[in-house]
This record gives sequence, structure tokens and C-alpha cells, in this order.
Amino acid sequence: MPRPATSSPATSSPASLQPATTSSPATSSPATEPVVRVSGLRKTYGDKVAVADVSFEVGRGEILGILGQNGAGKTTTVEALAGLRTADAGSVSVLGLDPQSDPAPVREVLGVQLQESRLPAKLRVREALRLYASFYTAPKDPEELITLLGLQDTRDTAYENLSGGQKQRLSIALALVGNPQIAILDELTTGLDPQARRETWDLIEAVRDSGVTILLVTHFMDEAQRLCDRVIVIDDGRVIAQGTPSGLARQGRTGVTFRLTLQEPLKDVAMLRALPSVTHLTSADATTTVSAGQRQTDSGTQLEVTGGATVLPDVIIALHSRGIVPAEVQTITPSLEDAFVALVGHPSEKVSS
Ligand SMILES: Nc1ncnc2c1ncn2[C@@H]1O[C@H](COP(=O)(O)OP(=O)(O)OP(=O)(O)O)[C@@H](O)[C@H]1O
Repeated sequence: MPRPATSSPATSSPASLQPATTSSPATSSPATEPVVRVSGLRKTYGDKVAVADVSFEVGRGEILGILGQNGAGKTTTVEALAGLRTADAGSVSVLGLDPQSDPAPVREVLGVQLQESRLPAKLRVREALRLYASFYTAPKDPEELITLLGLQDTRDTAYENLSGGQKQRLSIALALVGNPQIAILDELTTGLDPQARRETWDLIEAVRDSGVTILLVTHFMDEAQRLCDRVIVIDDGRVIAQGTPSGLARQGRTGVTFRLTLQEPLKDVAMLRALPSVTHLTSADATTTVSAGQRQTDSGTQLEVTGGATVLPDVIIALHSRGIVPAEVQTITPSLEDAFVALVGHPSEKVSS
């Protein structure tokens, strides 16, 4: 169930990337005053270690992304932060309050939108917001949230008749109705179409701009890259990396990578491979032919080259010396997805155990 509470304007700026250790507190510090502190958090369910050792901080006004595969321990972490799970060890602090020992005051400052929030089918949008507002001492005006989240046309629509995107908007509104300073949003764009996802991202930015600090649990690297000031990657219950999305992305790829489109296949691809700055060369459309017992590999016209700092000019000059001018050169910007895959594998590879 969503829970929530006041806001203050804030700005955020990215902190530098620093590698995480697996057994010590967070090493990537927020650029603003920390409003959330998690240190050495551990949570087990019987023999199952859901969270082994998680530490991080969230600065006021930041959007912090919490990334990880299914079962990594993300939801358990944010539930402990919200006082919904009792930790076995470690400490958690939200604006100086302890959600583990005294969760009630935390609910006045922390809004939570957890996965798959469901409401009674017949409850209308306006009724749901008024009901939730009644739980708080200083709630936000439901009408203000209806406008902020673009729910004007659905005020009197029953929950069961809302589209997936409208349900998500309502669940965000419910997380914010207590006028929280901090909001936890767990997989809020899962199941939405691309247009609805983009609209939801705009909303999250508007919420952040209104002064709310956001913890965003997500599987989507494009979402994290677009929205988050910093991210932490959790794997098997531990923080294995943290930093800015772009810093983490750069860490995932060493060297420079670019794609070349040639006018015609290159006969002498070996001369490119022989360049000292080239570390990796592949061709998307290479062909091998055998003629008179001789095997010949044709490079094709689509090459992807990775190498050191000078690899791009080195390759262009080498081609030019043979009278070849590429039709197109496209440098490849490293992505957070590349870094994530390098760290923990594809998001779909692991399932909850
Ligand atoms: N109530 C519970 N009882 C037993 N095991 C649980 C319980 N809740 C979570 N787990 C297990 O703890 C581990 C961490 O779960 P958690 O939901 O925190 O991961 P997650 O990273 O949020 O995953 P997902 O992305 O799939 O939501 C998983 O192996 C999960 O199966």
C-alpha cells in the first residue's frame, strides 16, 4: 500500500563514480546532504539471505536508482527503509528517523509506491486520493495531485476502468498524497507502453523538481540513464557498483568503439587488425568463400572496431592510404546497459530463487 509526507526544493548534481566494495558502507557520496542512510543492512527469510550487506546514502533532491536482477534484494532493501520489513542487522535512517524501531513518524515523511499496488475495483480516483489523504496529518491537496499527474479526465473513473498508465499515475499520486520529502517508486513503468513510460518519466522529473527526493527501483537501464543522478547496483544482496549512470557506463567499456560502413567489402582486413591500437574487430556481414582450395574471408561492408584512444584516426588513415573512404562512421556511446550486463549479466538471466 502506498504510504507517504513535506517537500523542500533541492537541486542535484552527479557525484563521481567510485567502485563499491562488497563489505563496507557506500563509497559513492551524494552531492547534497544525505537524507537517507543505509549501513550494513542484512535481511534473511529463514535460510534465504535476501539482503547480505547493503550500504548507501541518498542526497536531498536526488533521484537514486536501485538496479539489480530479479531477486537481487532491491525490494527487501526499500521495504526495510520504509519500516515494512524488520532487518536482521545494520542501520537505516530516514531524515534522522529510524524506520526499524519507530516506523510511524517515517510514514509522515516517506511515500512508497511498491510493485503491483492494487486498489478496490470500484474505488474512484478522487475517492482513493481523499481516502489516502485522510491517513496523514499534513496531506497534499488531492486536486493538486490530480493536476500534477494528469488525472483530470479520470477523477470519477473506477480503478478497474483505468488503463495501465493511469493506474501507475494514480499509484504515484497515492505515494505523494502524504506530502512526503522522500518517495520510493518500485518498478513504476513495468508493463507500460513506450509512450506511457516516457510520460511517466516526465512526471517523475516534475515530482523531483517539486523538491521530493526519489529512490527509483528499476530493471530498465534506459530509465535509470534518463532519470537518475546516481545509481547503485545490487547483486545477491550486496552493492557491487555505484556512481553516476554515465560514469558507470564508461566503466563498462574500455577503449573506443565505432562502426564503419564501407562502399565495398575490404579484401585486406588483416591490415586493420594489425594496427597496434585495434584490440577488437568484427564484421556483421563477413563472408568466407573457398576457391581452388583457397579459403578467403571477405570483410563485408559493416565493421565494428574497438581499440585505444587513437584507434579511430589510425583506422581512417590506414584505409585512406589504400584509397578507401568509409561511407559512414558512427562512434558508439557506452551505455549503462553495457555496464550492467558486464557486472551481472542480462536482466532476464536470473530468476527469483
Ligand atoms: N517474504 C519472503 N519470504 C521468503 N523469501 C523472500 C521473501 N521476499 C523476498 N524473498 C526472496 O529474497 C530475495 C530478494 O527478494 P527481493 O524481492 O528483495 O528482490 P528484488 O531485487 O526486489 O527482485 P525483483 O526485481 O524480482 O522484484 C529473492 O530471492 C526472493 O525470492
